[in-house]
Amino acid sequence: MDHVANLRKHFAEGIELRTRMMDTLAPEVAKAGVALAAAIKRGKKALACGNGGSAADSQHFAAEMVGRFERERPGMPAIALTTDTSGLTAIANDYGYDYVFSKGVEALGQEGDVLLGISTSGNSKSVIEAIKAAHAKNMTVIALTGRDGGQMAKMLKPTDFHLNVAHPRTMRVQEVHLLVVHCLCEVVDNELHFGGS
Ligand SMILES: O=C(CO)[C@@H](O)[C@H](O)[C@H](O)[C@H](O)COP(=O)(O)O
Ligand SMILES: [Zn+2]
Repeated sequence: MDHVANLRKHFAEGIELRTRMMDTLAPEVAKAGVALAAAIKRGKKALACGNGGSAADSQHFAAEMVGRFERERPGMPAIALTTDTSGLTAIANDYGYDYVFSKGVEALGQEGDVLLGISTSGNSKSVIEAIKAAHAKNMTVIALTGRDGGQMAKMLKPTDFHLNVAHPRTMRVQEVHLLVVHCLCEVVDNELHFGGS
């Protein structure tokens, strides 16, 4: 197999997707980032969840919020609901895997907080239950989805934010999700004026 020719197709597909998403997604990410920053300014926090690669994205987001992104600044309150193996295994064992994140939202979420729910299919039950729990707490949801947005697209409120990467391949969607996570951090830093324009 010609690996290089094959891999060049991945690069090209990624470039095509980013170029295609730039016009449609950047304005929506900007709006979601402004809302996230406004919540932080009001003393609220962000919770994040997702499965597999999206669990990694949730942790990446929380790490950059709590630690820092590109600039020195105070830490921002954000928690990835994907990291506590004792809690996750107990909830999965006692209630079922679908509730691993919703129990965390019920326990930690407060009115006005933001839930970043990440799923490339938009159909992961655990993320869907987390969104239901967030709505029950009057939290704002930022849904990061792929393909056609799946079930998550249908359950969002007008006050939520749907950031959809319309592509059929999970890995391509994930690659843009990470870009979106970084863009959200960038908007938060700029909105809170940590040395930005
Ligand atoms: O990273 C990958 C594939 O690139 C996988 O780990 C992937 O995240 C897992 O299959 C997830 O369970 C997929 O869930 P979702 O994105 O549809 O919610
Ligand atoms: Zn992956």
